[in-house]
Amino acid sequence: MTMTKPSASSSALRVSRPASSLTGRIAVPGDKSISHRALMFAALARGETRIVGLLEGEDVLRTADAMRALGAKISREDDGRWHVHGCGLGALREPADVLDMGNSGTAARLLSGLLASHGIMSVMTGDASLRRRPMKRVMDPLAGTGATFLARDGGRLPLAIQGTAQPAPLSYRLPVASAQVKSAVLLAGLNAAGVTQVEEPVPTRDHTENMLRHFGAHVTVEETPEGGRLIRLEGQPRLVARDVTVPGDPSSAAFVLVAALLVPGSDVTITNVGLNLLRTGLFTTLREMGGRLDILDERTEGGEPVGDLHVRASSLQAVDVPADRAPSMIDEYPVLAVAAAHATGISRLRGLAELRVKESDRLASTVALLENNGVRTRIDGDDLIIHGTGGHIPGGGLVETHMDHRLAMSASVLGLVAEKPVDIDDTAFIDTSFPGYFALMNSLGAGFSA
Ligand SMILES: O=C(O)C1=C[C@@H](OP(=O)(O)O)[C@@H](O)[C@H](O)C1
Ligand SMILES: C=C(OP(=O)(O)O)C(=O)O
Repeated sequence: MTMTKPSASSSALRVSRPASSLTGRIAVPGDKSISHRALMFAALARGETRIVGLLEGEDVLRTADAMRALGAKISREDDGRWHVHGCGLGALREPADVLDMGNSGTAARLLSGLLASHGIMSVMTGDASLRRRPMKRVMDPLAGTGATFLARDGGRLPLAIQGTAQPAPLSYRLPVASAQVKSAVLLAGLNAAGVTQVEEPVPTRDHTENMLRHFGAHVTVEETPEGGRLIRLEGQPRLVARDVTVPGDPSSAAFVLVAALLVPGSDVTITNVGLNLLRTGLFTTLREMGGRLDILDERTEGGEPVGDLHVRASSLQAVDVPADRAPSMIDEYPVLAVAAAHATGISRLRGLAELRVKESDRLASTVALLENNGVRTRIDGDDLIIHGTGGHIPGGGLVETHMDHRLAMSASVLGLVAEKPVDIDDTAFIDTSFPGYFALMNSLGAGFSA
């Protein structure tokens, strides 16, 4: 089938059904969460860290720029390896200019913890999407270090931080399940004398804990009686340069995976995907829906579990996803919603309040994505209810992506299986997390014209 772009804008795209099934073996880019952390921790360590498989998406490149502005020496070799010469904990230099974190909540939140706990003055900003997102969730706990914050509009970027060279160690119970807030508090604890403690009511991704240990910090994790976790970090560790291998990002694999489940006849293997149990809620959910998804050659690489995902086209049934699964698949809901729209029956995805504060209000934008393409969808409290079409998504609508990469990729998957072409207003933000997305999908047979 033909695919044409709907407007003069180079990042708008019209997507139709592909001529054939999706087949082949591919690898997705490196994990975004692990990539941000690798650059930050390497910048705090003494010596040279080499990073293999770093995600070269816009979000992570912003973190690299910020760590350079704070004194680390960071370079990329022609073979794709990154080298970081750290400046040492407590030795970050005052940045000469505003730090622009682009579209990245992770970069802005994690960096706040470092900026608050060093005796430097800094100002952080971001793009229009990031400037709408809440920063009070990190400012409130971090104020306990003795740092001062001045932000716009009740806690939005731009944000000025006067950090302290002698931060007090924090003890904090997370009011929301957020790995970003947990990490901001732990990172502030690195330069504090004494033990920093964070309690999370529901476990969230633990890449900070794992990687801090890898760089030499002493971190302990205890299960709480309520099913949460208590994390303790001993302050002022000797962080030493350690090589890092970044696994493929399960949150990026999600788009390939759902496309392969839905496009008839597909058979795709995605190699070297990160399988940290706090990231794999989508895989569990798709299997519950009847998705044919096998994990092959499970192994450990760079301290994280990885494996190859083998996925074959499947006919999916509706699902009821419990709220406590949300942290393990928080970025995957828009594309899960596309799978639920294609499935048979009514799905309920529970406990999604956090989606309102992502790159877009993902509850509202996911409803619009489906409704504009003929799929009955509604919000009930913090739950998303999707009336599956039994494989007959009408399509024919325009999707507004609101500077949100995950919305753009979810819309592209919808277009591959809808009856009429789907128009996407702007696909440019896909580069924040998944550079090369269209080329990779086209190598499987997707036929995108981008
Ligand atoms: O810590 C991280 O690397 C991330 C945590 C999540 O955000 P929250 O912690 O705000 O839920 C997730 O949405 C984001 O893409 C990456
Ligand atoms: C929410 C996301 O990222 P961030 O918070 O880092 O902008 C995401 O990648 O879906």
